[in-house]
Amino acid sequence: MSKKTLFDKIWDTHVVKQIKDGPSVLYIDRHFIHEVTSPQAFKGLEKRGLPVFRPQQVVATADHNVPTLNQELPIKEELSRIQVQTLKDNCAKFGIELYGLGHPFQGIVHVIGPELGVTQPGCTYVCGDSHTSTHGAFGSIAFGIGTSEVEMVLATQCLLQSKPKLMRISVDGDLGKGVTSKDIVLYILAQISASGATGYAVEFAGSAIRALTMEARMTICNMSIEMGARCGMIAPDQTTFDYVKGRKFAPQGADWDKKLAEWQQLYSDQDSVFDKEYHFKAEDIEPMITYGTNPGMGIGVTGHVPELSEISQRDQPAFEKSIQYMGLKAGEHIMGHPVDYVFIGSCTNSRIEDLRQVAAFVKGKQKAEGVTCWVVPGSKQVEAQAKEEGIDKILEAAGFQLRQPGCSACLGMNEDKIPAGKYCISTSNRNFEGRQGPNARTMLASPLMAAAAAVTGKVCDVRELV
Ligand SMILES: CC(C)[C@H](C(=O)O)[C@@H](O)C(=O)O
Ligand code: SF4
Repeated sequence: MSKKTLFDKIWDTHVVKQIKDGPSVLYIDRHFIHEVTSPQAFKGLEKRGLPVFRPQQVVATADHNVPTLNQELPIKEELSRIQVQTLKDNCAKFGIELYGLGHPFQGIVHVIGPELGVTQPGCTYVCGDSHTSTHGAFGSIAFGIGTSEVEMVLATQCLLQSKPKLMRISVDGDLGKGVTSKDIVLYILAQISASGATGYAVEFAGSAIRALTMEARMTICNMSIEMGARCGMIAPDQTTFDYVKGRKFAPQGADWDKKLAEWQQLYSDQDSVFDKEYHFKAEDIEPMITYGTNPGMGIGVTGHVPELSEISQRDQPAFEKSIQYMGLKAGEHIMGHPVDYVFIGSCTNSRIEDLRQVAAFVKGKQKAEGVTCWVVPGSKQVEAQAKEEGIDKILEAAGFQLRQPGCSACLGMNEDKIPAGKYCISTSNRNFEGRQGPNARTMLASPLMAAAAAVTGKVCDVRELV
């Protein structure tokens, strides 16, 4: 029998039809939708008089435009209000269950799928959202699609897709104290660049990846899109099965046993071939921070912004523009740089483990004066859990503000924006110009590094504080 990769195994069981010399018709198990990329798709269906083919396989939530304070009140911003209302109307019209504002399951689409047990190994997931790659942490094929494709999936539960090339990135060894999965992914990005995996489906493997919890694995797959990857994935194992078991939409009883037996076959066969492979050592990874305006522009916290001479001539103009935007100089050390805002949230790092880690770190400490600290849970369930565990009290005592769930300052589609010129250490996944607000300056880091910056008021090495 020929050797198959994890990707091949899932892909092959979902191809409905292979078009000669063209793409495949791929079956989609679950389709996530949110308010930003679904309105045009529904409009398209209406225009053609088509129903949603399998409404029970669509999961809807409102996340990008929702306020994170006073969610029970009508949304003030007109555009946001219209977006959220349109999603509500479309879901009602087309028979789709909506976890909208006020619903106990509402939250960032990539946080709620896993926590509800909708996300499972061996399945295909799409959403009109690039960070759909998050769900690949369960050993599934999950990727973002455009609005016209959202329409296609709503109408047919299928999608035309060409099979991507395959890459494996292995990280072996043990992570040091204060180094987390966010640092792993920022490190990989710094090594291979923000375009290093363009066009590939990436499987993350190796002992350092296998040692991670599910939530930590999600952080890595979440950012695989930032390397240009079509999707990211990790083979399911006992950690995965334990996480899924017992969740609301997880299989139960005999169904569970049957599924588990299938899931246990989901790994890349020994000697299966990848188009490209990378190997990294966990011991080489420091707590990371970005200095530029793409997620590949990251350095270890003890490092410095590259010198111009370290940058290829071709990339120098973009590099200079980028550090100018950030108000940094070539060769400058990043440690000690003042910070104005700390944002702990987004589909990269807003799950309960992230909040627990932050709370454990800040307990008994105080945020530095002049720093604004927002903690935005990824979902209502994370928020409820945080309150149950007293995390809210710990954060409030330290001067942090625990807000309500949503994408928030990750992209500032609601009121949560970082003012122009200000520095924000953010646990999100993108540091593009203007991402967190016009002329805001974003430095990406782990929740621990963000919390450390909050209490010291500057970029610091969290390893000295844990
Ligand atoms: C709004 C949405 C289309 C977008 C995406 O696709 O990623 C957003 O979630 C983001 O993170 O920039
Ligand atoms: S939290 Fe940020 S990255 Fe994630 S879906 Fe929302 S806007 Fe996109």
